Amino acid sequence: MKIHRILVINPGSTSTKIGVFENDRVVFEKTFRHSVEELSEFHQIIDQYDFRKNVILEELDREGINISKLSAVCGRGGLLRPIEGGTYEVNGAMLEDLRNGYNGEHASNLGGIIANEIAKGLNISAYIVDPVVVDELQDLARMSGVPEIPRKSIFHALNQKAVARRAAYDLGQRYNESRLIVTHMGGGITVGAHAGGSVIDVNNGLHGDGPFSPERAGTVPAGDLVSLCFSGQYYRAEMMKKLVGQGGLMAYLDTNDALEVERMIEHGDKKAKLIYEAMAYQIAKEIGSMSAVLEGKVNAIVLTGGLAYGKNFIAEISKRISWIADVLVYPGENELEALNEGTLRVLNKEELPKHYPNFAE
Ligand SMILES: Nc1ncnc2c1ncn2[C@@H]1O[C@H](COP(=O)(O)OP(=O)(O)O)[C@@H](O)[C@H]1O
Ligand SMILES: CCCC(=O)OP(=O)(O)O
Repeated sequence: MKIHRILVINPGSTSTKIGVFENDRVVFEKTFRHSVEELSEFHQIIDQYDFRKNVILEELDREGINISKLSAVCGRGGLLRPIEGGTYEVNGAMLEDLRNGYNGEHASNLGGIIANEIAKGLNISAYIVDPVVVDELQDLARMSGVPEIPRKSIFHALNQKAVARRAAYDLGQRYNESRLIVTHMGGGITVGAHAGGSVIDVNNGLHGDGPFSPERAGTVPAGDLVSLCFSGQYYRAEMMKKLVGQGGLMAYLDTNDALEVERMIEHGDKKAKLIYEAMAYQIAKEIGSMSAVLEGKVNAIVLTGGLAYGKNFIAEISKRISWIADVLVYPGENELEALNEGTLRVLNKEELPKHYPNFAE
């Protein structure tokens, strides 16, 4: 059997995760955590390109991993135009939308760009899999109440899909026949209603709605937000930072690190306790609302992402939602494996790569 060696790259808001796989076997994996200070020197996320790329290449070099033997490079896909799930070959139209941040700024925009740059030098193909703009919303979910502002599907599609498949398997079901509420809790937090293999409703975890997160504001009172925007106190970019990057735990406690917050609580910090509990409370509320979307027919509630390592945090959420359905916890994420599997399906010719359309044509 032919051995495919694949480098996968997953830039998140607080970390860059990489893996090297030989077929489905991981041969190297590493997570780089980026502190707020480290990233604060970059004005825009696209400016982090050289920094994140060099961190990856230097680590591979240090580990003696010969990249000339790679068969393909795959990056987490970013804020493109809404598209269906699957594996896409990186092309010019996609690179342009990633560089311009068609749907906004997020670290995942760097995934396809860095993958392409490394692949180009080796004359191999670059891919992205299940980008954050995968859109399977039912039409009902698109209405916001303001016609010019439809609700959008921007979420942890890659991990939500991967973990949902795993949960369905553990429940003895097929993903395409299951009804799950999947909650990814990382730098951003998204809660998706999965029905019959589609994510029919989900909060826009970047600059839309839902619970506040380690670094995002989530839903905020709309009228007060408008007033603040027009108060003359802030530029547009400053307001966006309040929602993405400097919102949530960052705004209240000056850190996006939940472990740090747990240490503050252990040392008796009452404000830290209130804010951490409020984040769990908002997540539970969102899960409750997705149970209504699924009309109460829920096979399981699935909790995943970095915050799912926090046992007290999980308990705080579970006490409010465990009456809905069983709660399954899969801490961390399966994103590297999911990126690898999507690439392998194409390299093994089990699937054709999808083509990102040139919308300008
Ligand atoms: N063992 C742990 N217990 C509690 N929180 C954790 C743990 N490990 C990581 N986290 C928190 O998870 C968050 C990051 O989650 P992650 O899914 O890695 O984020 P992203 O991929 O969005 O950068 C951070 O707030 C981090 O402090
Ligand atoms: C843009 C939705 C995905 C997301 O929020 O990812 P991170 O938690 O890695 O920032």
